[in-house]
Amino acid sequence: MGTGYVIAWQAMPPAACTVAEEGRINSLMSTVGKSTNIFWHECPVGKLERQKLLNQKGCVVWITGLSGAGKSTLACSVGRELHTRGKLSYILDGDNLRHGLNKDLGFKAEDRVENIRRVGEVGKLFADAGLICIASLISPYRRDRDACRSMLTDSNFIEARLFGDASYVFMNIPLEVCEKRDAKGLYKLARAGKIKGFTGIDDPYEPPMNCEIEIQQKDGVCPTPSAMAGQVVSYLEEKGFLEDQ
Ligand SMILES: Nc1ncnc2c1ncn2[C@@H]1O[C@H](COP(=O)(O)OS(=O)(=O)O)[C@@H](OP(=O)(O)O)[C@H]1O
Ligand SMILES: Nc1ncnc2c1ncn2[C@@H]1O[C@H](COP(=O)(O)OP(=O)(O)O)[C@@H](O)[C@H]1O
Repeated sequence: MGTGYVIAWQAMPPAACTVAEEGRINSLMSTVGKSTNIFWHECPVGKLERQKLLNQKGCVVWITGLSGAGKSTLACSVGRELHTRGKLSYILDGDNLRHGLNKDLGFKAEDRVENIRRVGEVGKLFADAGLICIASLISPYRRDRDACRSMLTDSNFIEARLFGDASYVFMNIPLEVCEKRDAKGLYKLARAGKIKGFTGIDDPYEPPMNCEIEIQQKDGVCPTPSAMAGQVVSYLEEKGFLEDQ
């Protein structure tokens, strides 16, 4: 109702507005970042109704870890398992998003910050749509992950951290494991100085201090992808994200 009013106001000269109407319009108007004179448009179908339709709760599962830690593998296994259970999910994979939405971003600190912010915002939209959004990015900086967490106002943000061997100081052992895997040959290039600012080599990774799920090696062996996915899906189940709404 409010928005219809605003559209009508925009179509007519301001002089046609009464003082009361103008006051009401001003109270609806905001400035967010560089966006001035903007209005929130309330839509008739809300998150709760969409969740009912889908029989699930929208949320974001955020997978963070070094390159080669197994983030994409876990995201895909979780996505498959959820699909099998009739739950709608969508994967936001860092590498994939850099082919489109984030192709204007590189790997400098400020670009990574913007990358995480954007994916956080997209994740928020997916969660609002009622989907189980699986974000899979290195997301190396704690501050950015925390910002994403607070962007999702309710408890719909689950941070899953992936690393190699829990018995080590976590930055080193995971790096070794990841570097040994070197599925894309990037560590080799980074060690040779052909890639600058590679996470874990000459760019920092700050492990989370408040993650809900931790996946780690046991006796030097990584859990299988389906065991890792099981851990995440069980958590979603426990927290009621897969329940009929
Ligand atoms: N300098 C540097 N550092 C880290 N990673 C690099 C770099 N250059 C390219 N790549 C490739 O980009 C993938 C990581 O993209 P993300 O968007 O997840 O990174 S970040 O969250 O913005 O840090 C990452 O994918 P994953 O291996 O799946 O993590 C790499 O394939
Ligand atoms: N649980 C696991 N056990 C053993 N190897 C794994 C596991 N998960 C992933 N891998 C392997 O590690 C490599 C990197 O996995 P990937 O999912 O691409 O990591 P990331 O997305 O973090 O870069 C791949 O070769 C993948 O097959």
